[in-house]
Amino acid sequence: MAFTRANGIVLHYQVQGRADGPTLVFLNSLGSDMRIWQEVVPAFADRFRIVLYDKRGHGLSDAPPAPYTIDDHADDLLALLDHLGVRSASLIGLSVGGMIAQRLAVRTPERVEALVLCDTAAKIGTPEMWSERIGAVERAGIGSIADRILDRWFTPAFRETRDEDFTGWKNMLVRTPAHGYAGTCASIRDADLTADAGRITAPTLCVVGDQDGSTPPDLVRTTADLIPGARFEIIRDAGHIPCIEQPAALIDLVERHLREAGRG
Ligand SMILES: O=C(O)CC1=CCC(=O)O1
Repeated sequence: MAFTRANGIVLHYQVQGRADGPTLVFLNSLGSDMRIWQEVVPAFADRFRIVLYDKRGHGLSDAPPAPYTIDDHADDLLALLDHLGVRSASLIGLSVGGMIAQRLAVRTPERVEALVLCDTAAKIGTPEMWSERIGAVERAGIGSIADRILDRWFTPAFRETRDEDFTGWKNMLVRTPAHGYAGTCASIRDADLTADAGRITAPTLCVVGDQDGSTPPDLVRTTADLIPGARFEIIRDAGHIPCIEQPAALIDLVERHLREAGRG
């Protein structure tokens, strides 16, 4: 566990794994922090230098006043990579984390070796939907909409058979600072990376849970179709967060992708 100041805010990060290996960075989704990757990271720690971090507004990182932009998030990650002396890395981004990764891949292609875009798209939802969500969080807190969010995060089977895990991850969501959450909603609302997608040069894998209610398979496939050479895969029995629900299936796909991209 470590902290650094980047772009005027404190970011929480962790470096683990093989110090002289290629770097693999994990980026989280809206309402989640680095803990969501805990079942996935050990599979890569013997070969990669792993970087995990909490994006602004989440986890132990600072939550400056809303709103944020995707470029704010991308600037934070670039500053963290500079701080760590990482010239280039492979990025695994979930949902808004995948949007940040897409943006970085276009802004600084020389720093992105390979991309894994999990349950994400070039554009997620509509401005109206995000403004409505921001309003609800500002009025009544994340708890007021948590059940609807969790319905999209996890399959019914997960909820029914893993009650303690479900409750723990719900705690993570509702304990996210409201303005950090709302600020990140604004960054998603205001981002349309459709024009960027065709300019991504990093080898890209797009992957999605078959029951993802936030970024359904058809939406993710549409983004994959825009990215030159991108591969598209569906993980069975998973919602929006396969790294929690089906970590082994995600690990297999990521390992294969990094190997084929010459990074594993
Ligand atoms: O909270 C959701 O609905 C899922 C989600 C959309 C963007 C993101 O990062 O998470």
